[in-house]
Amino acid sequence: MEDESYSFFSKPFSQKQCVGPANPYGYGCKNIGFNGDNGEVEYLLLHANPLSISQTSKNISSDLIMFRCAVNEYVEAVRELACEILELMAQGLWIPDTSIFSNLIRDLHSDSLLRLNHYPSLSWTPHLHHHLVDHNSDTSPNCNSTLCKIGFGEHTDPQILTILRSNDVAGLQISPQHGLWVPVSPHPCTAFSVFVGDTLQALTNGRFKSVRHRAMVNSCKTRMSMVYFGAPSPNARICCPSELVTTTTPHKPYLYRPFTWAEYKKATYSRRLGDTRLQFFRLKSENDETISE
Ligand SMILES: O=C(O)CCC(=O)C(=O)O
Ligand SMILES: [Fe+2]
Repeated sequence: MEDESYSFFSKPFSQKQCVGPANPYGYGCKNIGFNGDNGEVEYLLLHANPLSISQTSKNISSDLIMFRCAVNEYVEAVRELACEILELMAQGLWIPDTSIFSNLIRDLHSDSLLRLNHYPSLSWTPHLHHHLVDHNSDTSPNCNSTLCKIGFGEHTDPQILTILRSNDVAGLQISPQHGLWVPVSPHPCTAFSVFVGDTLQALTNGRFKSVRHRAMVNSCKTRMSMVYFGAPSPNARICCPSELVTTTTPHKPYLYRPFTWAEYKKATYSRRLGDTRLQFFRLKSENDETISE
């Protein structure tokens, strides 16, 4: 999959553009979403459904079958990994039906995605870089792993679970608390990064939190990430299992109103990348007037 991604991104811009604009699927350069967000990134966004992959891949690779097989096999493998993790999470929450979350992404109509992100090094493509300087980060002249521009701005992933793999170039950062950014070291041979998405936060009644993250551009090395977003089907009803709610002490009320994935996705697409959308689905309780996610 990684080889196929590299060969796609190394094509001339005009050829890549034939697979764009990402609307929302296809090739995108700098623009992320429809509301003015941008970064130093080019990407290929694919629906994880095999039929949709074969449609999009017609324009992607000269060796169409290789590309399609690589995507299908990769998606299948990371979906299984995501399901296993979700089943362990349900088990950890003492939910008797341990496949309650994984069934949502195993659904035939699951809206899961695969996103291939390519962050060209700053030295490589000077014409690509003329905006969004992050003043909080290291801007020292030392080229060695200097991260000084935003590749993918801060956000939480809206889906259920994200499985991310990158090459050996640093850039991913998470924000466990406001204003604090912690680098996530890449371990391409052994490790995937796993993110809880907003929908899983709602499904677990806030027990698992979707963490804010962003990707910085490395000044001298090209970075690539392959990101699987496990999502439910559009009509799936997102509501936490009753086991996670108690009306007696300790009082754990429902935190979010039920919603469908289609509804949440619409809310996501209509807002900026960095917006906190889950707060609009939160139920108010008497002792909870000021709400923050
Ligand atoms: O490329 C990365 O490391 C992060 C990308 C990301 O957060 C995303 O595609 O949602
Ligand atoms: Fe993300």
